[in-house]
Amino acid sequence: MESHSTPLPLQERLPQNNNPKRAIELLILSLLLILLSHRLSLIGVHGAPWILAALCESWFAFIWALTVNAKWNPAVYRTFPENISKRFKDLPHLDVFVTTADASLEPPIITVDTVLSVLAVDYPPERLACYVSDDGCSGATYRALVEASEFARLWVPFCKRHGVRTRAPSVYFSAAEIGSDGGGSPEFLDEWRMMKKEYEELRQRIEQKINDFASFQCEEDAKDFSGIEVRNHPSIIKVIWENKQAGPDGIPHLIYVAREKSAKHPYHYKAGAMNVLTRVSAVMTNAPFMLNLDCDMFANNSKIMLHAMCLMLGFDNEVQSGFVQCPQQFHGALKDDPFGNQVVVLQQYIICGIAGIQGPPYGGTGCFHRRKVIYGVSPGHGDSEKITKERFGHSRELMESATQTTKGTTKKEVGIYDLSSSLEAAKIVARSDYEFDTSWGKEMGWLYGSTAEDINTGVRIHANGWGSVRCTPDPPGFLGNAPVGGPESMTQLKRWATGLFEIIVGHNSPLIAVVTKKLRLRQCLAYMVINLWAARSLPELCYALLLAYCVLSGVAFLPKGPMVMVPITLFMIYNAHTLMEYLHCGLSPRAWWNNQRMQRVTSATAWLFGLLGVVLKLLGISETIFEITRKEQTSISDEEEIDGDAGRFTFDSSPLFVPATSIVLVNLVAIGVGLFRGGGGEGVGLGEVACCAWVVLCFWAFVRGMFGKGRYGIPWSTIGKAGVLCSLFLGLCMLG
Ligand SMILES: O=c1ccn([C@@H]2O[C@H](COP(=O)(O)OP(=O)(O)O[C@H]3O[C@H](CO)[C@@H](O)[C@H](O)[C@H]3O)[C@@H](O)[C@H]2O)c(=O)[nH]1
Ligand SMILES: [Mn+2]
Repeated sequence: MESHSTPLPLQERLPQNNNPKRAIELLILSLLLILLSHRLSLIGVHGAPWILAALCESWFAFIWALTVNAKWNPAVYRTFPENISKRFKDLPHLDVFVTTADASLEPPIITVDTVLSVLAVDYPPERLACYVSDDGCSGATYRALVEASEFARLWVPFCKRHGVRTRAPSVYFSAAEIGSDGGGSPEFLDEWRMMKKEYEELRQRIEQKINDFASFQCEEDAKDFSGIEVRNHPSIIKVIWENKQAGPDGIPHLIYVAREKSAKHPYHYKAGAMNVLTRVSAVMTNAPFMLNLDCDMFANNSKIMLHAMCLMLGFDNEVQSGFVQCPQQFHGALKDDPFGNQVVVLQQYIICGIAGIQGPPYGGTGCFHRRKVIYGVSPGHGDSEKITKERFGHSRELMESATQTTKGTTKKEVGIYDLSSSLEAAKIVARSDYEFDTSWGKEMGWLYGSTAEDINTGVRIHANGWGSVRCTPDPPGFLGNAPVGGPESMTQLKRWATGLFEIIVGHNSPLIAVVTKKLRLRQCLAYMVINLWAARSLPELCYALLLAYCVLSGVAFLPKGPMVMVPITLFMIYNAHTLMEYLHCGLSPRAWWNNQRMQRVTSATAWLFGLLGVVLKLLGISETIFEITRKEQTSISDEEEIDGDAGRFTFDSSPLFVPATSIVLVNLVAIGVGLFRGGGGEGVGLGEVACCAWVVLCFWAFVRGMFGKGRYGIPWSTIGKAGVLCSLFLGLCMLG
């Protein structure tokens, strides 16, 4: 395929100088160790509270050491998409998978926008196919996609003709400037108005479909969807649009997949959906590369597929890019990240740092995979002898296509398929019992057993010896939705914490893979930074309570004499350092503060319950489940925009909020008692009281919540439970 003797570069690793950062991070580590050794030396004097403090501080030092390792040598790549067509006459085929699961939490118009943005990217249309998996098996979603495919016939040529940048129509038409992309000639403006009108009509039709199911029932496809039970139905696979046209003017295939569900077989949430999509696409188009998108993650850079291919094809050895991950970035996100879930700094420093070891973790959406990597092939191996019924299941078509994949030959190079002829084979591999007694979900495909199937699957790929690469073009490749609101954010963070911790205690643990497989040691340690989120909740909770305990029972918590400068310096340097990180990423001091306090809140709510979830699973008491995040069409609802409270923390009656409320109550009492005593007491000074005040400041959202109304208020039942816990704790302090 290569047509140049001295190949033009497709990618280049940019040198990074982060020595000053390394120095500060090591300094923080040293201060932690000094504090720790001081504690240990005085345990004899101060007894139990200092033993507990030393345990917590050892843990903090351990986590910080892991963090330093993860951030040590960041990797940033530049890509040269303009060179790719000069080097390769034919670009490889790419199958895109979009997953949706619930038409009410994930309104069809969101999925439609994502699909339209994919159909319109700058990539040869005859080499692209878009599969939508619908775990909600919703007629409304299906009909919306049918409507969308008709709109695509106008939209795709419009985007390509005018070089439109954002090809998700809702975003494009909500942009302030008319014609900012197309030059603004009168002809363009006419066309723009026409497109906008067509899109408004599409929106209306889609909204009607949701609200008015009856009108939809008389349509031809109605019989497939009427009376469907979401968890119990045969598979419905429909070729919504088949591209029969060679050349640049076609529109990519669009296929709808609602896999079979039955009460007898677990369906494994998104991981299950991805495995079905992998198999269905294998028997239909069998592209050697696939891209995975959540339904709310639209293509924001029309050349993103080319950027990713630069990283897939641009290394001397393919082992370096088993998968290519675009970072999660968000559209229309709230100012200053009030819920601390926009993860900009985490991406910039931790993930980018891990990218310099074995490669970034697989983070779910926005990731390109080599198909053979998903099939469990190790780098440098064809492994076609491993394509057996025992591993892949009984479909002959699937095994044939997998043989081609591992040998590196694509089914049909020209790219014109007869999709309908493969529908029967597709329905078979989408059956709910297809995976029974096969390797799907165990050694192959998306792995089961964790609600963070993405990280889990990524660990397995790294353990097989593959590397991965981060793809960070400007503008960003994909943008999605960050959840807004206390319960919504905490539900998502709880699922992640649960899923990440499940991985450590599961069969596919990085701790095992580092010994038995090809996972690198530093990569394993880097995984621990995120996989241990749930476990980090306990020491933090313990520390916050210990502080209050010391104040209440008049025991010293901070070192005395000149040694007190150690924790003070540590506190100042740590906060200044993290603040600098936020400023460097172009974020405000407010965003820094929001993230600092939200980390404490997350730890005492989502991470703690994540830990609990895994413990209950290990004890066999309950299974962990995947709770879907609600997606807003625009992140700020009108009502909130009016009262200006969009970033204010909201609550519900979930037990998630009890521990954090208790922490606030306990520390408020401690501050009261401490001030009343004038900081006096035996060992306690104003320093300890100031520490309690810092805790309360971090949990200020909860202090406000105690006085808030409606969803801004903590429910009385939660305050009551927290009050009981707080009294028990106070009783304990009196005993002590
Ligand atoms: O039974 C299910 C449940 C979920 N999904 C899809 O999975 C995706 C992610 O779900 P969402 O509720 O949006 O979770 P997020 O926390 O926003 O997702 C992140 O975290 C997940 C793992 O916890 C990954 O699967 C995602 O790719 C990653 O973006 C969505 O497209 C869902 O439609 C399914 O297809 N089937
Ligand atoms: Mn999401």
